[in-house]
Amino acid sequence: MTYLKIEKVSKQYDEDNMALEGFSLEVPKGNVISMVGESGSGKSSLLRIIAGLEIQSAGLVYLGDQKILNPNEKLVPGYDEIQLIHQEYKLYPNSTVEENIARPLLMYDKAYQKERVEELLDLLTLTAHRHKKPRQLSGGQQQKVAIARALSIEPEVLLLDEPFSSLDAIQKRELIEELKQIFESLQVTVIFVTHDLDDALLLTEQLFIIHKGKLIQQGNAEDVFRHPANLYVAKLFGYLNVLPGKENNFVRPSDIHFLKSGGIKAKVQKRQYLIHYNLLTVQLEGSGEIWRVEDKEREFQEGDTLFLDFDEDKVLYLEK
Ligand SMILES: Nc1ncnc2c1ncn2[C@@H]1O[C@H](COP(=O)(O)OP(=O)(O)OP(=O)(O)O)[C@@H](O)[C@H]1O
Repeated sequence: MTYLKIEKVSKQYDEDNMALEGFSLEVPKGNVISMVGESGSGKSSLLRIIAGLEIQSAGLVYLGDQKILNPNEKLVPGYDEIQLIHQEYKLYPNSTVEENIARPLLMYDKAYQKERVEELLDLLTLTAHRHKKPRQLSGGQQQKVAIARALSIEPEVLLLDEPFSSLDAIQKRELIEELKQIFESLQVTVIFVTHDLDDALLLTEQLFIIHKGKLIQQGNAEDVFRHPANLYVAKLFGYLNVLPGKENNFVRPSDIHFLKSGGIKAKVQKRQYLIHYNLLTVQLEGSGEIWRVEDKEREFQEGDTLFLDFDEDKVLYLEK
């Protein structure tokens, strides 16, 4: 069942700046999706329009049967059901963790407030920090408080706008993995917006790729990886090697394997030690083309001669 529906939404800030163009998207209830796109592709504008915080130039947003009204149509912009969280989560600096989480619940009765705060402290493993002020917490813990606060009024939809950008890599990975489980258990509908495909994939395999204000591809990670819609999408997954003499044909470094002899002869120019493999920069004999290949066994050194091969079905035909 379609739950959150974005119908041909456009946003034009000024004459030559089309932030979103005929953008349509449907997210079933309880789904967690990642929206990936480079800076300026329109991600934040889209989330603000979904949340009813920005006036679209055209198009409609629905949550179930309810049409989302924009600030022109609604006296108090925004909806309790749709919570937007971004990098600059503004916690109340002089309130404790539990007071911050309880803040949106002030209209509810005391017993419910208390019960809900306990639930969220537990869910986000913040109980030990309940009496601390935000400045006494790490960036990741502060972001968890912001998320707990957004979850306090049991929203239907959570919109995450690059919320982890200020965290270091380890903090980020741990927090995303923790949130993944929490979102699954709550059955909340989530749109996670990021420019970083690795972060996107940590949370969910359901990918939506946005480029220059348009949705250019959607699908599960493996499909998008194997059948990217264009060169832009393919490059989100990493470097591409051009086949000599065939400028629209590419092969990924991870799809190249080594032979004892035969195949494509190449010489190692550079070797970089990366976490899962050595990345080799090689020059192909004959064409002089520069390729990157993954040496998972960490066998080869600069100056070595290699014999490379790949399966035809791994070749990507991509227009610019
Ligand atoms: N309030 C505004 N006034 C004018 N132009 C804007 C405004 N907000 C965004 N834009 C422009 O709209 C386009 C899309 O911006 P948006 O912030 O939605 O993209 P984004 O993908 O979220 O980028 P980032 O990741 O850098 O935040 C950009 O060209 C941006 O300069």
